[in-house]
Amino acid sequence: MSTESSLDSGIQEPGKDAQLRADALDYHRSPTRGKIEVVATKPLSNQRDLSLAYSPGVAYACEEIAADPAMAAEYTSRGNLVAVISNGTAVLGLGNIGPLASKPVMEGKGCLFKKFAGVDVFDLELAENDPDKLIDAIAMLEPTVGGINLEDIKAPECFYIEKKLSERMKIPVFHDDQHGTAIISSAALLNALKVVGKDIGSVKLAASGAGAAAIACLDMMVSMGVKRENIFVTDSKGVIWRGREASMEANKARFAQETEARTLADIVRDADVFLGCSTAGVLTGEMVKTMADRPVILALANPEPEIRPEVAKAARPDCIVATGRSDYPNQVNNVLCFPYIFRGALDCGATRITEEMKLACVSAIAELTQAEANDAVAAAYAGQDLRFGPDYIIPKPFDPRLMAAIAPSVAAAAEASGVAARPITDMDAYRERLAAMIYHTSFFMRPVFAKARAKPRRVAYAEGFDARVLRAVQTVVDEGLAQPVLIGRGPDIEQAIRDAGLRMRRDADYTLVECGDDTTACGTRLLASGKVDALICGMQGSYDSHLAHVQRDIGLAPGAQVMAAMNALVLDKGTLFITDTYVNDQPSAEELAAIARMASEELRQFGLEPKAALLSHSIFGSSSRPSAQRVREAREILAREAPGLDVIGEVHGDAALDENIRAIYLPDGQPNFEGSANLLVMPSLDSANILFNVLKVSSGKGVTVGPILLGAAKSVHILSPSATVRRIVNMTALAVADVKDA
Ligand SMILES: NC(=O)C1=CN([C@@H]2O[C@H](COP(=O)(O)OP(=O)(O)OC[C@H]3O[C@@H](n4cnc5c(N)ncnc54)[C@H](OP(=O)(O)O)[C@@H]3O)[C@@H](O)[C@H]2O)C=CC1
Ligand SMILES: CC(=O)C(=O)O
Ligand SMILES: [Mg+2]
Repeated sequence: MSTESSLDSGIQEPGKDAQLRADALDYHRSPTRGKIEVVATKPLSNQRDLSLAYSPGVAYACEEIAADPAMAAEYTSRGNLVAVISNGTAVLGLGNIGPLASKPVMEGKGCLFKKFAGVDVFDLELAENDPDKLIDAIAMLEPTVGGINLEDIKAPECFYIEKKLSERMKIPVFHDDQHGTAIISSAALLNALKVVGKDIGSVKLAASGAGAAAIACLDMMVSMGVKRENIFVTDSKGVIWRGREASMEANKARFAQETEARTLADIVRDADVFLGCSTAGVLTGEMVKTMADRPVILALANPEPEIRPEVAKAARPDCIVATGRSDYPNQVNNVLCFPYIFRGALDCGATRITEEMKLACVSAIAELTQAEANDAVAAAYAGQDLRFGPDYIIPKPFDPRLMAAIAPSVAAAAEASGVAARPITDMDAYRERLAAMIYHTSFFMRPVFAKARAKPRRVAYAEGFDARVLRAVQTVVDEGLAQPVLIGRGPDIEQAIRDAGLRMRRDADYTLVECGDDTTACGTRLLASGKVDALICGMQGSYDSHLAHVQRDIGLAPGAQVMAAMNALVLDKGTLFITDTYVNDQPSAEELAAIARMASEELRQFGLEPKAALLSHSIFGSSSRPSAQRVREAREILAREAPGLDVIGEVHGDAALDENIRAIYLPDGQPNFEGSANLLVMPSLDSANILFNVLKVSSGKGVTVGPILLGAAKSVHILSPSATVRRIVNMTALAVADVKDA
């Protein structure tokens, strides 16, 4: 079967999947090719840096490691570096598509390691099918990395390869498809059985697949209490029964049953649990109908499960279904495990992954699902019912608590099982460090999206004919973020939708408002009259021309002194908000204070606690020039009028971001906060706009959001002609989140 036909085999909504395919290819191709890059973490800009980083300075680091190998964790990045290795023999459910074609998956695993747990990855796709040669090649990497994550290597070779490598290497070796899947599916099973009130010791389990994932899942489920005699397994040849001769290697033989059953339909009858780690569509609705009461179906094949949830539910409304996919409830996928088990293992210098560490992972994941959703999670998934139950037997992949829940448990279990070379001495401090790490990176837009999804509003797009706007609106429709209203000439918009190959339909998915010329004026009138709740404009023409309409038709919010613009940049070290990037030339002290207050309020939309810095060429009174005095005065106003706000000033840019630099200048009694500022209030329009654009380009890949218009009476944002589709989607979500109920 070709890759394409295997992918197509389960497609149920051709239009949607064709769009997803186009979007996925575009995601992989642009703006840069692939999904990862290597970034230097140290400055290397002058002769001195060169002599530290390279010869002669580097030799000192080499000597230290030669004298004590443990020093490699101090002087190199090895301690945070994992090799994701595949030979491409069992890539997702696509089969043996080879190492080169497996690379997008391995790069993807690298992204997840980095984004979810801050772990660096080299993805290594090796053209080698001989297990012993593969073992030799991988074992040679021990000086390079702190851990080995084997991926998509087919059974039965994978069992031998992992065993031999674990014996040979003094770093954690983990076959993700085996143990990651086993951990997460065991946690899901424990929780699902709790929901349906069944005893693990008496359930009948029918499995489809007897490869890497299935065998490891079954082994772990046996260790959790499922009785071996209650487990029935099929592979591509049918039921694994005692006496069968074909394809009966040891790992399968362990699960062979004395039985007359020969097909999946035979073993599924009366089963309480179905475990699928095989291939698309093998479980039918008819089979599900024959299962026991309240059956639990873990259909984990990727990208297309053994059965789609809607088919299973139609057959048996009382079932609990989980798949490996992110577009259904109950995503049972090893992404919930591998980033965090390695985080814990690397942080304590584990020399291998023990059974205790795996079981600690299972408990942490199972318990986290049952814990009350805290504010951060509720905000991240607003509108979704996150109460433990049939549609929530496993945490969501974007649950920001995962790392702090799993990694410390893994590290503690590593220490208890005697494999932690560098045990964690202060667990509370470790948990806090992990939590801080996670809130800096991937979770930036989630609270905003969740809020938008919970209450999608009518958002008008002044440039309803622009191809980028239309692509963004398609995503907005698909993700249920807003009810779009497109402004422009109807025939032009409809032609542009056809040209872009989009699926959205007039009146069903979007409303059209006919407008010939000044579409922003039309938009602001719609907004002022309450016919829409929010407006996005600015894709064409100057910022000021759009602002003039907003100022005339919408005006200031009650209590606001000025309008101002803010841009956000999500950088590796955290998110920075910069203001005022577009509106006020030289804000007065009162205006600066007002801008700082409005901007701080807006940061809370992102679930962030604002830490504002009023920036200047002066630091804590070092200059008496008028511009420094103006900024100092703004801080005094804030101290009087908003005493609860964390604000420092006036400060240099470096001191705003680095508390050590700040400490050098800090006079006694000067208000201060810990760590880095996340809101930079700039003294002038030029400085704000220049700083933002320079950072945006020099950081290369930072996500940017904005310009966010502050101070208007209604929710309106004026974008710039360089806005990307992604920015428009983000700004739509923010515009919806910003709508205030009358
Ligand atoms: N959700 C998740 O987190 C994960 C999901 N998976 C998914 O699990 C599946 C298997 O992966 P993996 O174990 O690594 O791959 P393997 O190649 O090691 O195993 C595949 C297994 O599926 C069996 N199989 C193939 N076709 C059928 C069929 N028609 N009926 C019954 N069994 C069949 C094979 O049988 P035979 O032994 O006879 O060849 C083999 O036992 C993939 O779809 C993968 O995407 C994997 C890891 C994680
Ligand atoms: C999720 C995963 O690792 C797989 O499907 O192979
Ligand atoms: Mg895999």
